[in-house]
Amino acid sequence: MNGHPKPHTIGIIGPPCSGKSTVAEQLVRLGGVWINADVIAKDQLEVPEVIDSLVGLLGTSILDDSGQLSRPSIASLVFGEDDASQTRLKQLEAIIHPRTREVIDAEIERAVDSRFVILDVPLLLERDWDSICDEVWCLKISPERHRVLLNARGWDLAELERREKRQLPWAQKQSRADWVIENNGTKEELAAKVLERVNSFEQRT
Ligand SMILES: CC(C)(COP(=O)(O)OP(=O)(O)OC[C@H]1O[C@@H](n2cnc3c(N)ncnc32)[C@H](O)[C@@H]1O)[C@@H](O)C(=O)NCCC(=O)NCCS
Ligand SMILES: Nc1ncnc2c1ncn2[C@@H]1O[C@H](COP(=O)(O)OP(=O)(O)OP(=O)(O)O)[C@@H](O)[C@H]1O
Repeated sequence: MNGHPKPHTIGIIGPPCSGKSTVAEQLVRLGGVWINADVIAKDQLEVPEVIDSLVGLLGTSILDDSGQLSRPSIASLVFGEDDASQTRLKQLEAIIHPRTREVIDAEIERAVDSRFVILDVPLLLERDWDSICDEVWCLKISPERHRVLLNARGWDLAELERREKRQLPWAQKQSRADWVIENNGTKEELAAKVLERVNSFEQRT
């Protein structure tokens, strides 16, 4: 510690393609360190013992031609309403989440001198990782706008719904958030909202 106050830790949640990264990028410009759980979880899928454990649980169908794990193949086995899919998802999470949490804790330690730590963690509330946040921001986007951004990203709406059924309902997440950020305007309007919020809590602390 160089005498700086502990970084302000902000949890960011929101549907895929709702603007989380756009908000995180702005906080980085304002002096934050961005910790992206999806990226960290993806890295775990390249660890040999994780590959061996998951093949042991889910079978060799999850390997691609190069012997690496195929994320679409894993997704097809774990994101379903049936009991078998839900059991497989729990088995996958039991392997990935502890490793992801370990990396996140180490990255938070390394960010001790930054102004903000941004925890971009889709399952922040489902895993009670909000307990390590000073505040939680939740992106909210209109269905029409969301469809535009998802289509631009080539996201399959049915696949999105399959995944969201394995998460808390958005109304519940929004009610647990300290700030719900409506992202239906321009990127500049989103940036202005974030800057105003940062200035307001900087004055408070
Ligand atoms: C199943 C996997 C291989 C699919 O990989 P893929 O590249 O298609 O998706 P990606 O990891 O980018 O996740 C995209 C979105 O899917 C949703 N999602 C991912 N994992 C989960 C989960 N366990 N439960 C509910 N939703 C999930 C989130 O909204 C996430 O932002 C991957 O999602 C995975 O390993 N999930 C288990 C680890 C996990 O829970 N990660 C979430 C970060 S905390
Ligand atoms: N207000 C906005 N106006 C125009 N484009 C936007 C706006 N907000 C976000 N976008 C664009 O929409 C896409 C999705 O935004 P972003 O990557 O921030 O979402 P995300 O929630 O981080 O997505 P994911 O969860 O998939 O990483 C990006 O191309 C981004 O530039």
